[in-house]
Amino acid sequence: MSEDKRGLFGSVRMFGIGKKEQPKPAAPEPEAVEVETPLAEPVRHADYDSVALAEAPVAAESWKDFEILDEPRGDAVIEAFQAPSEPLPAPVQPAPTAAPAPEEKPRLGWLQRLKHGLTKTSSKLTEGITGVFTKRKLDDDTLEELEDLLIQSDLGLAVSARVVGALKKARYNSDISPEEVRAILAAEVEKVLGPVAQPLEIDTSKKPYVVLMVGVNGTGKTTTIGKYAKQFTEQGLKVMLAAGDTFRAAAIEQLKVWGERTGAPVVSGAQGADAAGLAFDALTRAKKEGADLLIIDTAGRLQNKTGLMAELEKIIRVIRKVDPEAPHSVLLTLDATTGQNALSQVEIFGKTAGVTGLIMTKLDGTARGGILVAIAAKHGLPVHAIGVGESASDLQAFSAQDFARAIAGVS
Ligand SMILES: Nc1nc2c(ncn2[C@@H]2O[C@H](COP(=O)(O)OP(=O)(O)OP(=O)(O)O)[C@@H](O)[C@H]2O)c(=O)[nH]1
Repeated sequence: MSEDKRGLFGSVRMFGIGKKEQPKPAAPEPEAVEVETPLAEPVRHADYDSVALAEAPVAAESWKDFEILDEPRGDAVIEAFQAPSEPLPAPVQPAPTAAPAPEEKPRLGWLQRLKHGLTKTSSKLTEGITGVFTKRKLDDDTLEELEDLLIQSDLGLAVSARVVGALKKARYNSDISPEEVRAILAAEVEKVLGPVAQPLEIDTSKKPYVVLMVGVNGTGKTTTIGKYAKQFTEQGLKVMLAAGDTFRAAAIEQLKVWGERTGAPVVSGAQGADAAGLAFDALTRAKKEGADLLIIDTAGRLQNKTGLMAELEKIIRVIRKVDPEAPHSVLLTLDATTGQNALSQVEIFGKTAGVTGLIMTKLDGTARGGILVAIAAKHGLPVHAIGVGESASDLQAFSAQDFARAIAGVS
């Protein structure tokens, strides 16, 4: 059980560049596989021949030529600004009696957004703990009630038992305030999360370091790629993106917009093109152009759709034709508003694609953060980052302490 994995708190840096390679748990051994389409020629997919490689900017100077826009976006392509052909009329002065325009609400900082997002979980726990422990001793009955409450909050059996055990050891048969219970809860959750709080490290000796982004539909893969592209480009890395979500035309466009924002070339193909072939082409090109980092997007898929999961395995097999060690990281995005299903996503994507790390997105929404604690305890997979908004800067380091305190409602 994962209790063995608990220990010192991990780093909370957002990301790092170094020579250290990410641990790769449970990745299936590369097998000698039959590839369904011949791969002898580097560029062999008619769909990409004329479209993809010509579209992405290739000049080395072009990496930095774009202004980075830090704002939320939808699926629309950025439109060029058209200068008006006639002079604009003089601006109309507002009438002196006009009501002042409402002030724009200042945007909350990321920690406030995280705390706000986790309110549902923290309120349930805070209210529940107050209900159980006000004017009551810490005895078997109160401990049992507390354990039920923790399990209902998605923390999982192991963590719930651990918290109850710690409380029993420290204060059995004595008076304890709800605040003290929450403090012990935060401390125990932090111990579980500490070891998994690890930034994504890019091993720059790999040229390129290949990251494959996987996950269920709409969990934030493409957005997270855009955020990482911004961060690593700003770190001075030569980043390339591959629009491997060939299923949705909008996803291809979405990634291209992120490419424009960050200056990262995007290798894309036609909608419906073979995703494995596209990944193969992108890696071939990234190698040729000396990219430091290639991030490959994939279409969203439900973990119980075996055909789609097999397609993911195929992408991995095919890119290993170019680099037997790739992908160096396989990142699974988890939507924080999902509850228990996230556990099965980690299990099945882990088995099929050899997930090496997690990113929990949408923690600024109505999140159910307890499940991340259960996942950490059960799987011990690194949590590289959290998404707290739709903007490029809304990918934050995962801090075990901040997360644990936010869940337990400890300020
Ligand atoms: N509030 C919030 N929204 C997010 C976050 N991350 C992603 N989103 C939004 O979630 C929606 C889906 O994100 P995508 O990046 O398109 O998700 P995807 O996994 O690539 O989607 P598919 O390609 O359909 O599988 C978009 O509207 C994003 O802007 C986040 O951290 N917070």
